[in-house]
Amino acid sequence: MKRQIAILGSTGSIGTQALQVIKEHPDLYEVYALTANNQVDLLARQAREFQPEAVVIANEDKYPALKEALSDLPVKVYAGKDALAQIVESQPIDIVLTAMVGYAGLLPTMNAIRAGKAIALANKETMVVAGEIINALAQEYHTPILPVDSEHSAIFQCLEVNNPVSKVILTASGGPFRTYTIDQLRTVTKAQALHHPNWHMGAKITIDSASMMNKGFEVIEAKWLFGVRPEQIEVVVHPQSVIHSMVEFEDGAVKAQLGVPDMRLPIQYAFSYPKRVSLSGERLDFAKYNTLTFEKPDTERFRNLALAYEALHQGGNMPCIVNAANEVVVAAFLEDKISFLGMSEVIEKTMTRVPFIQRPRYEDYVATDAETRRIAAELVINKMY
Ligand SMILES: NC(=O)C1=CN([C@@H]2O[C@H](COP(=O)(O)OP(=O)(O)OC[C@H]3O[C@@H](n4cnc5c(N)ncnc54)[C@H](OP(=O)(O)O)[C@@H]3O)[C@@H](O)[C@H]2O)C=CC1
Ligand SMILES: CC(=O)[C@@H](O)[C@H](O)COP(=O)(O)O
Ligand SMILES: [Mn+2]
Repeated sequence: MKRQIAILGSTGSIGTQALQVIKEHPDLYEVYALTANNQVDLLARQAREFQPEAVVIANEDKYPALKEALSDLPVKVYAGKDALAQIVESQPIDIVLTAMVGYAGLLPTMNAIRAGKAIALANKETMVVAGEIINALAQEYHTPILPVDSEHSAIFQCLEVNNPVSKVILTASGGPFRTYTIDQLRTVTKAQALHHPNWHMGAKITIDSASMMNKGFEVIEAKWLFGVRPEQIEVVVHPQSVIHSMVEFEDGAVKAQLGVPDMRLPIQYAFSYPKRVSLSGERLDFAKYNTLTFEKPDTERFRNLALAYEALHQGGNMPCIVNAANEVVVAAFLEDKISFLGMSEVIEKTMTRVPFIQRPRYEDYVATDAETRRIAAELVINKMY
């Protein structure tokens, strides 16, 4: 039987690579549903090629254009956030790939788990915001959460059934500004920040990589995915992005997963788990990647990494606050409304202004997200950084 896959965010970097994986294995996988936010033309082209049962466009204003573009196909066309959150519940779906960006991924992921779907989790913000709820739901509904994020996939691939890890070691490229001084960081532009040294990704995660908030989020994601304590999560800067991450066991043995930087592998592994299947493309040539180097991360130049660790230690709704503030400042940075270093200042200030909740329920996360966005936007507008 072919695995039926729903891709939330099929028009993005992860979504399009997932479709390449599916195209390479038509005997194993079939697209059941595709969703996007705004990109009608690309979504329509994808629907024409992969013939899903349904497509959903989150932005309702785009519905007429999408409906018209697909009028000659039998595909069902829906629009709006509610439709997107509901489509994942469709009975035939086996796997939901959460490849949409940001907090918007939380509700559909919760619904998919409640409907018993396996989650191929790319949307790390879901785990950052509400990892405790996601884990509790996954346990209650017996659904696997399969990591797609390259570091977490690497760790997942290194785990041993009968041996607990003593430490997980997340590798970080260090981003385009790894060697910059604080003075240089004051004036970097979005064009520079959007130029990741090793990966071609969506704009939001690329800025997060440049500010190292991406690594901070991955630390929090690791806590929830692997049940490790903060002191068991280490970050090491590895500029080549060849070692995707490592685990250390109780006897000191360290296992690593290596490969050329190519997200199709972790995406495919989440689809094919526990099996491995063939994948086209470049293989790791040690003569080409002949120098692998490692450095300690610098949390003074990259404040966001320290802020994420702080949120991890505080727990409660603090990671949700950091995530929402980060979404606001990254959007502002991409519109040239805040400086690179200003982003961390706004996040730090927001962390002290939004009421802290030790044991949040889902409704608390919704309220925290909204309140944080209001406060962070105000700080940006009033240039309080
Ligand atoms: N790219 C990568 O290599 C990696 C990404 N990730 C994570 O995967 C997720 C996706 O990243 P990436 O593919 O780079 O992002 P992109 O920006 O490239 O794509 C985002 C996708 O989500 C859709 N989308 C955006 N906002 C909304 C919304 N509010 N509601 C519904 N759909 C929305 C977009 O639709 P439209 O195109 O129509 O705007 C698009 O399909 C992120 O959480 C990221 O952190 C993790 C590891 C690696
Ligand atoms: C491909 C992937 O998983 C990204 O999260 C990547 O790791 C970003 O690179 P940084 O290490 O620069 O954050
Ligand atoms: Mn990653």
